[in-house]
Order: sequence, then structure tokens, then C-alpha cells
Amino acid sequence: MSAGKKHSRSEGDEQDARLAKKSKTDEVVAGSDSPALNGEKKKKKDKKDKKKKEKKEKKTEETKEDPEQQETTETPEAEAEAPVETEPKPEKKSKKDKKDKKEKKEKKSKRTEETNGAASTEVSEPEPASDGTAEPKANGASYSYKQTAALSSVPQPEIDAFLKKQEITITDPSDSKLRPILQFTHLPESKLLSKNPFKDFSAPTPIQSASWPFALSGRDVIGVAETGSGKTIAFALPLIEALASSPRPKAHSKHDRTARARAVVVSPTRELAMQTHAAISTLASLVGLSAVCLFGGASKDDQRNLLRRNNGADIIVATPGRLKDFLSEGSVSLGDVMFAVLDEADRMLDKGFEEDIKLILGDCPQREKRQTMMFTATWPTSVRGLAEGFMVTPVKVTVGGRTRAGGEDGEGNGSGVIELQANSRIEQKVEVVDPRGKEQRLLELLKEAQRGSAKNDRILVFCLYKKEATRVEQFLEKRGLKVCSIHGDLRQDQRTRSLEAFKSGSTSVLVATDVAARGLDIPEVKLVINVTFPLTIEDYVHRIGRTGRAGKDGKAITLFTEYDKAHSGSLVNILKAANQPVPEELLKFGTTVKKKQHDQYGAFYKDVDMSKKGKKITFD
Ligand SMILES: Nc1ncnc2c1ncn2[C@@H]1O[C@H](COP(=O)(O)OP(=O)(O)OP(=O)(O)O)[C@@H](O)[C@H]1O
Repeated sequence: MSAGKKHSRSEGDEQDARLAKKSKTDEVVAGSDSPALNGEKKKKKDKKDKKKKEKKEKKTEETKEDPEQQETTETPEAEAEAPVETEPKPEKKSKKDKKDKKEKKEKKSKRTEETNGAASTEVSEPEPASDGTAEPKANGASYSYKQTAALSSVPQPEIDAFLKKQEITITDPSDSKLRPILQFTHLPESKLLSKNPFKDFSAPTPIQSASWPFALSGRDVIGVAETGSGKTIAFALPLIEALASSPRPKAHSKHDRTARARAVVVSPTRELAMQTHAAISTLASLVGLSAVCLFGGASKDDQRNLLRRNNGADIIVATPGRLKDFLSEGSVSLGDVMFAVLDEADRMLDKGFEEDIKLILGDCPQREKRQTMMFTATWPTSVRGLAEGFMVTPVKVTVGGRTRAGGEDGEGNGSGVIELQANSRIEQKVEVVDPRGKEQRLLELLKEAQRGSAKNDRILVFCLYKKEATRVEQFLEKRGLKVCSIHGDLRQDQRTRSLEAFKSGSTSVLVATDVAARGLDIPEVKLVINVTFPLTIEDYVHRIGRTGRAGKDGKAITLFTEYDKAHSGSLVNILKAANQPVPEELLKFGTTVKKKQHDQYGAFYKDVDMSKKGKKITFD
């Protein structure tokens, strides 16, 4: 199911609501076909229609005028979350505005070309030399990647063994055969590396090892690796190297108040944007680069001032809605961007964010003139075509054996391999329960998990709905547990406070919706409990991925009810692929995965009754 669908799902029965909506539409259509509208009635109807039309137009205008409303795509629940902010009145149109308008128009036509994939055949990739050296890319970066002597001296069997052991698959249309970087000392010398930024790590993680040579060569990269496997640094290092080794573009006029970034990283949630910004800033500051974080739910004026005070920023890390606002008001320009990253790329490319991403990447230089990176732990086929339209012959680096586990593209029935894998260090347990007993069972699980010396262990509890999260939080509080929550019904400062309390350990139980499912790197989360199953199997993989990070072990317990049976097949596959026990009660719900999805009605399922014996077919 697309994010767009997620937004609209409420606590009622979504399927019923959709069907009701459809039949209502049918009624209207049927009514208009009716022949018996006499003159009087027709007049009245025309008047009514006119009024309706005017009202609709007015509403559209209002929505256009309120940029915060456009932020509604930021999280699965953002509709209720964006607080109203007062925007400064637009200044009178100046010459500069006219020029900007012209630039925008040019960009728009370029964007159409880009999303149509028109330019893809005209590009020729830089051919790397056989010693693992690649020419600089056309993104303006003045570096080129040269494989170090230390890496060249590693015997080929060692390289092959590493790739095999780590289950690394590299799909490179240019067949560059760049070797993975096995040790940090295999990286080419640079100002950044001279500051020893990775002194706390013993070696690069597999996704870093395999993707760095390509990313440092200026190639577009799609990186797919399990949750908690260091994907942030996998894109942060090449990004910083690209910027650090390239001259800043000439300063624009003193009166130009537009902040011009050279790299942009887009993240689906505010908390993830802040976390990524913190990680990037640490590296960026070592080489004198600046990074700014732009996200919704916080003062735009403050963020605008920050951009102006720093005379722009080398790197912008942002949520799509807020970035789009800054682009449309002209406070930010991405025209100088050399390096663009979509973190949690499949989420960024699904329906909820697709248009924002087209707009954001459309503001950047053409894909041939920038480097584009996409990283994620889940990569459904439904977004792959769109992704490649934003890139130039991307190298795809996949870490880990991939399983056929179903997914939103509906190819889980044998027509294609779905690249979906849960982190193998997470112990997964599924309990099939009566829906009415879920909260009581949650309480028991929390008490069991926090017994004795484990009383302060961090536990993340996932709910599906905002109201459900509030109810569960209150239920636990009433029973004496210290608990906080994070979901879209809370103000941003409340969300931030809850996350801080959980991170610092002052509150050990965090009740969350899927706003916290992706990317958040909270140390030492010992257990994830799914009170209600998420909307997609991908979200399940991300949710449980909040534990077992950076090589550590973790545990996840999922309360599964008959209402979740549509997910049983894909969940069974995920469990099997990770060698986890599959309860009999779960198998009873069927093992067939979602087949296809209808735009209006969502997914169709085929249930298999596992208790029934198959009918033997004999052939004469
Ligand atoms: N080479 C490394 N060695 C050890 N730890 C590392 C290394 N690189 C990154 N880490 C740490 O691993 C943790 C997880 O990294 P990160 O958040 O980038 O994971 P991720 O793959 O993006 O996860 P997700 O899919 O959930 O977003 C972080 O705390 C990070 O500091």
C-alpha cells in the first residue's frame, strides 16, 4: 500500500470506508444519467453546481496559500500534525522575482524531461581504468577516485571471499569492477580522513565497503542493506569528500538572499532528518563545511535565519514538505547541488512523497550534472522504475540474501524476487492473540522484559494509529509504568522531548506510531513490541529494525490477530528467511502473499486454508 493510502487510513475500517466512498460516487454518476430533470429542477441544480464550483475553487486557493498544508505528506499521519505558522507577507515583485520566474520556467521544462526519463540514452558513463581508477564525474567535483596500493595488493580470492561472506551483490551496468574497501586504510587519503573520523569503528560495514568505491568515483548508487548497517555514513562520506574537494561556486550578489546548497539529503520524517543532520554535521565540521536541517513543525523564521546567518549552507538535510516550501518562496535554491541523497528511498518514492521528490530533484541540476544516491533497507519493485528515472546508470549494491516475502508491488507470488530481509540478528517472535486481549498481553510482556536487572531496558512499542498510541500510553501509565510517546497528534516539541527522554533513559518505554519506524538510531533498544501490525511488510522490517543495530542483537515480539491475516504470508516468509520460528496459529491464516493492489480498494489477497488437505488431481 502506498503512503498516500496510509495517510487516509483512519481508525475505522478503511476497506468499508473506501467501498462506501465508491458506491457514493456511483450514485452521483447514476443520478446525472437520469433523464427526468424538468426545467425548474435543472435551474436549481445549475445554481447549486455553480455555488459548489466556486466553493471548491476558493478551497483550492486557500490550500495553495497555506504552505504548511503542503507539508501533509511528511509522515504517515501528517494531516493532523502540522501546526499553523504565520508566514511573512510576500514582498512586491521585483526584477529578481521576474528572473527567478524565468529560471523556474526553464527548470520546469527540464523537470518534465527528467521525470519522463528523456535524457537517459544520451549519457555515457565515465569508464574507469582497469586499476580501479575512475574519471571525475560531470557534477563539478574535482576529485577522482584512485584505488589505493594497499587495496590493490589484496589477493583476489580474499576479495571474492569477502563479497561471498557478506552476501554482497553489485549490479553495475558499466562493469567497473571496483574492489570493496575492506579497511578504512584502503580509502584514498583526504583532509577528512586525516582527522580520523572513524576511530571508534574497527572496519567499514559491508554496505560502506562495497558502495564507497563507486560513490567516491562519482557514480550514482542505489544501496540496499539491512536496518542498522551504517547506511548513513555510506552516503555521508562520499558526499563530504565531493564537497570538500570542490571549490565553492562564486558567491552570488550580496543582495541575493537565496541560500544555495551544494548537497541535499531528503529524509521522510523530522526526527530522522535531525539525526542525519547531526551525523553529517560531525563529519562536515572536520573539513569546514556547514550543514543545516530544515523540517516541519518548527519555526520557519528560525530556519530561514539560520540559512541567512551562515550565508547559505553547503549541505541541507530536510524533510520534503519544508524544503518544498523554502524552494517555492525562493529562500533556498538547489541549482548548485552536486550531490543529492534520498534516504529511506523507497518511502521517498512512494505515492505520498513522489510529487515532492520530483519537485526537489527538479530544482537540482540535471541528473547528468549531479550525483544521486538512494539508500534503504527495503526496495520494492514498485519504486525501482521511478528511481532509475532520477539517476544515470546507477550501480546497485545489495547486502544480504534476499527473500521472496511479498510486498506492495504484488510480485510475491513467484513472478519476481522481492528484496526484503529482516536483520538476521533480531530474534523475532509472533504471538497470535485475541484482539481484545492485546493491551493486557502488552502489559505482561513489558513486566516480563523489565524484570530484575533489566528494569530500565529500553522498549519500543509500535501502534498503527495515533489514537491507539494515546490510548496505549494512558493504559500503561495508569498501571504505573513510566512511558512517553511519539506520534503525529503531538506537537514537535513534545515529540522531541519524548525521543530525548527515551534516548537518555529517563523513560524506558516509548509508544510510537510508524513515524518512528524508519531510520531512528536509538542506542540499546532491547525489545520492539508490535501491538498492531503495520500497513505493509516493509514497515514491519523497519519497525523491528529499531533494535539489533550496529552488529548488536535484538528482540521483537509481534501481537498478531485475525485482523492482520492479510499479512500472514509475507510475515511467514520473513520469519523463515531469518530462521525464526513460525507459530502454527500464524500458518492457519494462510501463506499466500498479497498479489496485487487496486488504487482505490487497496490490496487483494488470496487466503489459503492451511488446515484443509489439498485435493489430489490425477491424470489419466
Ligand atoms: N563502520 C561502522 N562500524 C560500526 N558501527 C558503525 C559503522 N558505521 C556506522 N555505524 C553505526 O551503526 C549505527 C547504525 O547506522 P545507521 O543509522 O546509519 O544505520 P542504517 O543502515 O541507516 O539503518 P536504517 O535502515 O534503520 O536507517 C549507528 O549508530 C552508526 O554510528
